[in-house]
Amino acid sequence: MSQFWKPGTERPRLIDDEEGGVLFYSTSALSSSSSGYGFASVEKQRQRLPVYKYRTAILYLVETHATAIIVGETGSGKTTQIPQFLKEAGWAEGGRIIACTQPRRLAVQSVASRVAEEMGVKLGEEVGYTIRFEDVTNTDLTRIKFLTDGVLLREMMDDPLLSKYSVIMVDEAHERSLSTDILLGLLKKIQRRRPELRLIISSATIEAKKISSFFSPSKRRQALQTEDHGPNAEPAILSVEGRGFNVEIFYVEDPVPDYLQAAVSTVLSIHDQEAMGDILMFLTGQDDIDAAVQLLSEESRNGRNQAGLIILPLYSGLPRADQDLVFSPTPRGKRKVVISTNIAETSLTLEGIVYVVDSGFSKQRFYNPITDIESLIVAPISKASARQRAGRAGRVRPGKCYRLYTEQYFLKEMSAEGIPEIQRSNLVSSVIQLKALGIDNILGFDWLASPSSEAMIRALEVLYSLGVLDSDAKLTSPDGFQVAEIPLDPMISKTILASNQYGCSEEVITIAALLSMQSIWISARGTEKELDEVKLRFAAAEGDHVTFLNVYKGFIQSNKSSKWCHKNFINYNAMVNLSI
Ligand SMILES: Nc1ncnc2c1ncn2[C@@H]1O[C@H](COP(=O)(O)OP(=O)(O)OP(=O)(O)O)[C@@H](O)[C@H]1O
Repeated sequence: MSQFWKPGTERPRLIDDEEGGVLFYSTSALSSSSSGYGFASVEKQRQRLPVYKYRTAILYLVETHATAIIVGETGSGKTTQIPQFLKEAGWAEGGRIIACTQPRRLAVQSVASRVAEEMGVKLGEEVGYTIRFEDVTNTDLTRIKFLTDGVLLREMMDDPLLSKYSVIMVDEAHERSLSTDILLGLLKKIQRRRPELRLIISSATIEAKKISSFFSPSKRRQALQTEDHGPNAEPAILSVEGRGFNVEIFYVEDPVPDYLQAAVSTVLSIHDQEAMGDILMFLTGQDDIDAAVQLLSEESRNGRNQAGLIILPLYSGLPRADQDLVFSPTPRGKRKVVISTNIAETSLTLEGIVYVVDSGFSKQRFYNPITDIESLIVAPISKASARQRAGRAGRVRPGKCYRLYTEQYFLKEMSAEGIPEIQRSNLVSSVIQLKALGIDNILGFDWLASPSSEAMIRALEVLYSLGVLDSDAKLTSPDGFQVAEIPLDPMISKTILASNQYGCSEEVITIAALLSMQSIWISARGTEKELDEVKLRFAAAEGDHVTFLNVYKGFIQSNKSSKWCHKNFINYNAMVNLSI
C-alpha cells in the first residue's frame, strides 16, 4: 500500500483554502446521527439528517423566492428530503408535479427508489422517474418525478414552459453538464413567463454566489416585480450546516507512479488491515476498471487472503442487472469492492460503503473546434469532484477516504471546479435543441458560462451542411424539425432519415444503435493481440461502421450465442440488448 498519512497527525496541516469544503476529519463531535447507525426506522433516519432541521427555512424560502440555492454537505439529505418536504407542504396539489433533475441516469433511478421506499409507495406511482428510453411514471399519480436534466430539456419540446411542474430542483448543479447549463439558461427564461414556478439549485460543492448572480434579475425587472407582488426574484442562498458521519481523509505521502496499481494495492491493504465494510474505488473508464478487476481477481487466486472479496465493476455501459449488483446487500463475512467511473460520484448511496479509494483522475470530454475532433482524455479531477467522491462514504456510518495524491497537490494544484462541459464539447446537438425550442439568437443566449465562438460557428456550419439549418440559421422543414425530434446526434439522425431514400434503413438503424453503445469489444489485460486479430476478421474496407454491422450480423448468424461472443471478445449483453 502507498504510504498514507492523515492530515492533522504528524505533518503540519494546510487547511486554509478548504472553505466550503465538505468532509474534514475532526476528533470532536461525531455526526449528528452517530447513534446506532443502520438500525433506525426510515422515519428516524430521515429526522436525523441535517437537512431536516432546515425544513421550515427551506419551505419558507421556496414560498417567498423564485429561486433558492441550497448548499449542503454530501449526504445531508438534499436530494431525498427536499422533494418530500415540498410535497408535504402542498406543492404537488392540484395535479402539479415536483421535478428533481440529476446529471446521471443511475442516480435518477436510485434516488427515486429510495424516496419511494421512504414514502412507502410503489415506484412509478406517486414517485417516479424518467430517463432516456425509460419512463417509470404514471400521468395521473406521479407527484414527485426524478429525471435527468437531458430528459427535462426534451420535455420542453412538447411543453416549452414546463407547465406541469410547480417546483424544479436542479440537483448536483456543480457538475455543470452540458444539459445542466442549457437547462439553467432556459429555466431563467421560463421564470419570466411563469412567475409562479419555483427553482431550487442544489449541490454540496457549488459556487452559490455565481449561480445567484446569474439568476438575479435586472434592476428594471426587479422594480416591475415589486409591483406585482410575486415571489422575490432575487435568489435566496441557504447553507445547510452539519453532515452525516465523519469521513477521515488520507493522502499519499509521495505521488504514486501508477494510480491503477496503487488503487489495487490500497484495496488489498484495506482488506488486510481494516475492519469490515465495503470499498468504492474511483478509476477512469472501462479499460481501467477491467484491468483492476483482473488484478484483484489474480490476487484472489494467488490466495493472498482475498477470499472474502466480491469484485464488482460499475460503468455506464454495463448491463442493468450487473449495475444492480452494486446495490445488493453484502453477504456476511464478505467485502464488496465496487470499481467505478465517476458514474458513482454524485447522489448515490451505496449502503455498505465504508472506504473510498480516489485515483484523482476521470475521463473527460475535450473538443477541438479547429480540427472538429472530440476526445475522451484521462485528466485530473477537481476539488469539487474529490469532495463528492469522499462523500460516497460517511452516509450511513463513518468512513475513510484514501486519496492517491498528496495533500499538497490537493490544496495547491487541484482546480476548485472542473471546466463546464459546454466549454469543452461539440455543440451540434445543443444548438439544434435550442433552435427547436425557438431560441434563434444562439450567440446571444444567456449562458452561465459562454461556449467558445469557434465551437458555436463550427456547430452552425455542420448543421447547415446537413441541411438542418438554412442560410438564415433557421431549422429547415421538414428535415430540420425531424432531426431535432430524434434524441440522437444530429449526424446520426440525418443519416437515419436519409437511409429510407437509399433502401438501407435497417442497416443504418443497426449501426446507429451500435454507435450508441460504449464499446462492443471486451478486452482484458494481456489479450490485446488476440483482440486485434479478431477485429481484423470483421474489418470492412468501408470503415468502422460496416465493421460493426459485420459483428452484429455474425452475432445473429451464431443464433445469439454467448460462446461465440466470448470467443470473439464481443460484449454479449450489449448485443442481446440490441437484438431485442
Ligand atoms: N439507498 C439508501 N439506503 C440507505 N440510506 C440512504 C439511501 N439513500 C439515502 N440514504 C440516506 O439518506 C442520506 C441523504 O441522502 P441524499 O442523497 O438525500 O443526500 P444529499 O445531500 O443529496 O447528498 P449528495 O450531495 O451526495 O447527493 C444519506 O446520507 C443516507 O444516510
